Amino acid sequence: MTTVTLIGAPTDVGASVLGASMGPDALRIAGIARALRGLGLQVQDAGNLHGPGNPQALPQDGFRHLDEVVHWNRAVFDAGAAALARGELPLLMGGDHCLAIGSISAVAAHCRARGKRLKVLWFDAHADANTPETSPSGNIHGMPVACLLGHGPHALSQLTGGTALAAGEIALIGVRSVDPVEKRFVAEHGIEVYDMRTIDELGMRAVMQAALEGVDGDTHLHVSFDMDAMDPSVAPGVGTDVRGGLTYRETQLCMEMLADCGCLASADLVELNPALDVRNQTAELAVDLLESLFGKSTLMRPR
Ligand SMILES: NC(=[NH2+])NCCC[C@H](N)C(=O)O
Ligand SMILES: [Mn+2]
Ligand SMILES: [Mn+2]
Repeated sequence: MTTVTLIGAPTDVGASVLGASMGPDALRIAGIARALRGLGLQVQDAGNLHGPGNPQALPQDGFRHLDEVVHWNRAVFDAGAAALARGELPLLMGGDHCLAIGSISAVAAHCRARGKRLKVLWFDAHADANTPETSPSGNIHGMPVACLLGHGPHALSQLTGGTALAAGEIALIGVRSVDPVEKRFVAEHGIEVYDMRTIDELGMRAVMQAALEGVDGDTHLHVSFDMDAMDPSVAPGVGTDVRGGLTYRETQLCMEMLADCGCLASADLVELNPALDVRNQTAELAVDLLESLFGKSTLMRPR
């Protein structure tokens, strides 16, 4: 049986809105471990990683808090790599989305060493594909996709001594806020993007079928879920909300289709901001979605 290892990374150093640092505890209070155990999974909570606080500094050379972001990502990388090496399924509880540089770099290194195919599904309102040259904010949580593809500060884009991902290994889903130069980055790299218009036009089922094409038993599937992918009316507890997001039903369908494919091997749940939440509802929603991702279904379904 798979052991799910919960890794808390209580930091918001990659963001300018404070509060995502409280994400791991909000997920614990919403009963994340109990919910997953209820599905028959083995769950261990590895506790919280440690790292520097948020200096709330102004951008320098196009980014803010690079040293702190590198420190946190090294810790996330080490914890993720150790869990994968033990044959566990690491579930990163963020924290802001800059932490996916560490978690996905660990996954990529793990896959390279084993000759495994890798697919990352990145659920987000944003493309997170800025570089220090193009970022309007200097916030590194707007840069992880570019870093993972080898662009951006060396300490992050080469966290493990090489580029983590090839453009064909990632697909973005739920996107609706892309900065002008990010648009060019996404187009030039030929990144697979299912923006909200595509989801409106094709429907979520067709979008997920396309995103999962070629994902099979030999594929390591990583889900990086930014809570702001969802519509702020159902998920208010996020720092960079954008209207017109995924509905509750659309997101449930995604999670159920991901569970059906049976390839999930690691995940991030990031950008949950309890300081902006209403009675912990966004954390409870996250736990609800994670249950579906890990196989909860309404009926017994033939496989
Ligand atoms: N992970 C996130 N919530 N990212 C928001 C990024 C917003 C904007 N594109 C920026 O670069 O600042
Ligand atoms: Mn994001
Ligand atoms: Mn986002």
